[in-house]
This record gives sequence, C-alpha cells and structure tokens, in this order.
Amino acid sequence: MNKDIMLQCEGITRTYHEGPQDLTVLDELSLTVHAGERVAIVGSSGSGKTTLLNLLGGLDRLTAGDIAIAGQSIKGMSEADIGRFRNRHIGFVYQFHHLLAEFTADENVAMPLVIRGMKRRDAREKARAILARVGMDKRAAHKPGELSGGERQRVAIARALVTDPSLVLMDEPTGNLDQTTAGRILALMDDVASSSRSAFVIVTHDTGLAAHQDRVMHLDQGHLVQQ
Ligand SMILES: Nc1ncnc2c1ncn2[C@@H]1O[C@H](COP(=O)(O)OP(=O)(O)OP(=O)(O)O)[C@@H](O)[C@H]1O
Repeated sequence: MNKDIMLQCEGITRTYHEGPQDLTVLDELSLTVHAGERVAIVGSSGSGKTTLLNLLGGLDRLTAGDIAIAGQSIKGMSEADIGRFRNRHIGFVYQFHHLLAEFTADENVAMPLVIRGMKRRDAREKARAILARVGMDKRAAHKPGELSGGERQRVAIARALVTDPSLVLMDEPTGNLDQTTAGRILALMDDVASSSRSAFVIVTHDTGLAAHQDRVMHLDQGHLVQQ
C-alpha cells in the first residue's frame, strides 16, 4: 500500500435490514484520502453521510467491502480492538458533541491523551493550548452545561484534534459558529492537516466550508462523485 494513503475504502456497502424493505444506503463506494488531505462530503438529507461517517469511525459494521485507516483494516477487528484503534488513530466531531458533563472543558480535551498514557498534568497543558487556539482559554475550567452550543462545539473540535489523529471525522463542524470563530477553526484544521498529516473527512451542508477543502465529493444514490 502507498504509505501516504491514510484512508482507503474499497467497495463499501451498507444495507439496513430494519423496516419492511431492505435499504442499501451505500453501494460499493470507494474513497481514498491521503495524509494531510481534507475531503468534504456533501449530499442531500438521507443520502447516507452519517452512515458513511459511522462506518469510517468503526461505530457501525459494513455489509460488504473494506476500510483501511493508516494501513490497517478495521473490518475484522473486535469491539475492544476498534475502541483502542479509535483512540489511537481517529478524532471525531459529532453534531451532538458528546462531551462528558461532569468534567470541565480542559478535562474533556485532555481525556483522550490521558487514555493514551500521557501524564495528567502534561495532558491538561496540551489541552489548554489547543483550547486557546479555538478561543476557549477563558472558558476552559467550565463544564459543558455552563457553555453555549458554539462553545461546546469548539471544545469538541479541540478534543478531536488534540491527539494529532491519523483520521479526523467531522459532522457539520462549523454549524453553530459565527464567521470569525469558523475562520479560526478552519485555520486550526489547516495547521493540523499540514503539521500532523491528518486526513480529514468532513460532512457538511456549508458550501463555504466545503469549498475550503481540497476536494468536494457528492454522495448520491450510494456513490461518491467528485464535484
Ligand atoms: N438504523 C437504521 N435503520 C434503517 N434505516 C436507517 C438507519 N439509519 C439510517 N437509516 C436510513 O438510511 C438513510 C441514510 O441515513 P443517514 O443518516 O446516513 O443520512 P444523512 O445523509 O446523514 O442525512 P441528514 O443530512 O438528514 O443527516 C436514510 O434513508 C435513513 O432513514
């Protein structure tokens, strides 16, 4: 395999068997993303964007095909192995943030580093530095319940990027943010893509955000078409 390839999806298919009729949402879809490359995925509601992100993050199982991240196939991994792999290689930004309510912003961001074995103090320091990058240094000691929606979103983005992951998966990362804050996030993503060589897959309806990425792929009828 080309070592510059960070994500390789080959013939991935996902059929839902729930409901009266089977529904094939992704139909032998293929996608290759290189280190440091950012790909936007656009498509109408119900086209399968969330399904694709869930598969890439190992949160859902393929019906057919294969996904390799940083050269490792995630297809045959056990749940425990996928959990460990996710912590080492993947950063996630979900639409609903999924921050831990009982921990402060900086503790939330430090968490994936601590899980990787970094000393608590070093992890907290690194978390504070990345929170400053997203304009959240003054709010770092607050819990998610004391933050606005856009602030929570910025904490989630900081948490996804703090580990320099091989692959960053984002679902509408700038959805709730004003233009200045969104600009800051884009600058941080640019930096992480070039310094950490992370590959990004970003699902969005925001044409401005999509146009800022290296490639825009349109998901339609289970397939990806380059725009
Ligand atoms: N667990 C499930 N069981 C059955 N069908 C499902 C399931 N999850 C999603 N679907 C269906 O699969 C299709 C794709 O859903 P998905 O959430 O991936 O779309 P999306 O592109 O993310 O949509 P949106 O932009 O509205 O969030 C939809 O028709 C949805 O109803």
